[in-house]
Amino acid sequence: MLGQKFPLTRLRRNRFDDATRRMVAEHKLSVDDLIWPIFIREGDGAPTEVSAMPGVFRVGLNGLAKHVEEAAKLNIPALALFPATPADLKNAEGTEALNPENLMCRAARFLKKEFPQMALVGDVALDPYTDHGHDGVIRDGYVVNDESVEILTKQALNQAAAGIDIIAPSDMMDGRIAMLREAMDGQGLIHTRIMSYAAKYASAFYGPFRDAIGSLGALKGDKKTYQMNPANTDEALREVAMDIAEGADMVMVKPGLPYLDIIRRVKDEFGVPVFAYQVSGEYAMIEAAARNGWLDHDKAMMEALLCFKRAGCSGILTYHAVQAARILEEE
Ligand SMILES: NCc1[nH]cc(CCC(=O)O)c1CC(=O)O
Ligand SMILES: [Mg+2]
Repeated sequence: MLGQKFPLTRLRRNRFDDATRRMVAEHKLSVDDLIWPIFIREGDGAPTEVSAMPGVFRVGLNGLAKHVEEAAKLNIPALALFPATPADLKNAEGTEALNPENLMCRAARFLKKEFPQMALVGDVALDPYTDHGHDGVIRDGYVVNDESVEILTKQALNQAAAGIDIIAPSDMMDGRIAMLREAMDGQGLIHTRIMSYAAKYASAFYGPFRDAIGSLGALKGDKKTYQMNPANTDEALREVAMDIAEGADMVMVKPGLPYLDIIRRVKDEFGVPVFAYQVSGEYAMIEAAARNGWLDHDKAMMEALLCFKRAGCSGILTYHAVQAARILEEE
């Protein structure tokens, strides 16, 4: 008889209706999970759209209040700031990074005044400021570690002084978290948090971002001597362990979706707040497919973000933050 063999347990029962599906859902995306990266530009011109990131703009200080207003209203907790530096301010040493009046610092001071409840994340790396597009300084054809860390530490102090709440070193030099923490504490900046880009891979998915900040044409070579090999996972745990030991408050894995296994391993191993950066190329893929009518934009976007939660993320840096927050508010 069919009856006896038939399953007593039917997992489909818990999927029967929406109420039950909601009751048994293991993970949930909320607006608290969203960090919105924004691009800022010099001048009072109109916002310029990033060509491989439709819907993403570089915005001048004059347009910043309007640009950020909705994100603040939607209660997005944090913004990550990225400057598009004019070519004439770039040089081999990236000295503009240390200018207290640079675009990033002016934007931070302005945003802190206009939106005091919003946390500001400052990317620490020299690539927006170097004419060669690398994250550190080059000596004899090599991006040197220790000298770069000294400059990056000054860059971080410069950002913190301008009101950046969360310093996010994305340079992948060794030992930078320890030096940064010590330098900030030495200046009494004990509350300034560090979100370390701990496991950052040398990825093709950063292409549109480099266009956005104007380092695409500039970049000479690749970043494989400091960013991680996509083939590696044990190495990511060593990177994260080092950064936690050196004083990182939160760690990040980057890129996002192709690296969910890394997020899960880091979360299981360390139990610290882990963030993912759903990077420019991931945004571009969803937008391109949706604009071709090949994907349902909102469904694909919300599913991808939920999957970061399932993998163990405390939050996600995503260019879709505002669009996702709108949908979450309606739900
Ligand atoms: N160090 C700079 C930096 N910070 C964030 C990104 C990429 C973000 C994105 O692609 O959205 C990069 C690019 C890079 O390392 O070349
Ligand atoms: Mg490291």
